[in-house]
Amino acid sequence: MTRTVSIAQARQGDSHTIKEVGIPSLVLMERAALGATGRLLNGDFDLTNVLVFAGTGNNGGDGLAIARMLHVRDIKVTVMLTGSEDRTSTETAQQLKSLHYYQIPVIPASTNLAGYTTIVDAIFGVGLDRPVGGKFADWVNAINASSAKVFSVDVPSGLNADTGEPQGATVKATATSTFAYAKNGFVTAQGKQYTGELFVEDIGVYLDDHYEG
Ligand SMILES: NC(=O)C1=CN([C@@H]2O[C@H](COP(=O)(O)OP(=O)(O)OC[C@H]3O[C@@H](n4cnc5c(N)ncnc54)[C@H](O)[C@@H]3O)[C@@H](O)[C@H]2O)[C@@H](O)CC1
Ligand SMILES: [K+]
Repeated sequence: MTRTVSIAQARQGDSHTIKEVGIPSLVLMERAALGATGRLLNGDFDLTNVLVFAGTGNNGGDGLAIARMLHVRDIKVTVMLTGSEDRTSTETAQQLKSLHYYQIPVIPASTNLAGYTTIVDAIFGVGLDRPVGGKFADWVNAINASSAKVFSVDVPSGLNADTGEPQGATVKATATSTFAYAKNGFVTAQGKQYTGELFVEDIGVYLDDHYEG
């Protein structure tokens, strides 16, 4: 059976790998994005006109890296960002720099999603800490109402990854690429309705890798 972990364990695994093993955060992000991009390229997604809907935290950073990886394969990709560019996490700011190098369009988040064939949901991952409301709920509802297929990054935005319960408006994905381990909330009957098909990407984070010298 697939091993599942809590949000706290997922965060501890990332932090241990970065701080103690010494793999930089951006390397983990690159691996995460490579894994997810592979699923998009090899899955049943129409990649004619892709939208990456990105938050300002590291889940958004994963989404931006996916946008770059699609762009270099000549796939048309647009990024919508939920906040201002100068209020992003350190890693996400670095991803934005790379997007600007490639002149990938970055526009403010909106509910006008007409014309996109696939939407990559990179708004919230395991950092979700309150119910999704206000303009975020409007965006999530627009994503769910769109005719595009939806691919979630790490966690369908709005889903409580511990319990599998929606926290306010929650993205319903066709497929989700989650990183390192599946989360406890993904194997409940309710959680499965939000993740869609679930892929687990090996990003080089391993719990229980403490070796006695
Ligand atoms: N270096 C790492 O630690 C790695 C992190 N990764 C990615 O990073 C994610 C976690 O990143 P973060 O910790 O930055 O968290 P997230 O990117 O999940 O979200 C955090 C941001 O969302 C805001 N927020 C939370 N709930 C909200 C709500 N209901 N309404 C409005 N804003 C809300 C928080 O204030 C914070 O600004 C993972 O899910 C994964 O996708 C991966 O890149 C793998 C490595
Ligand atoms: K997400």
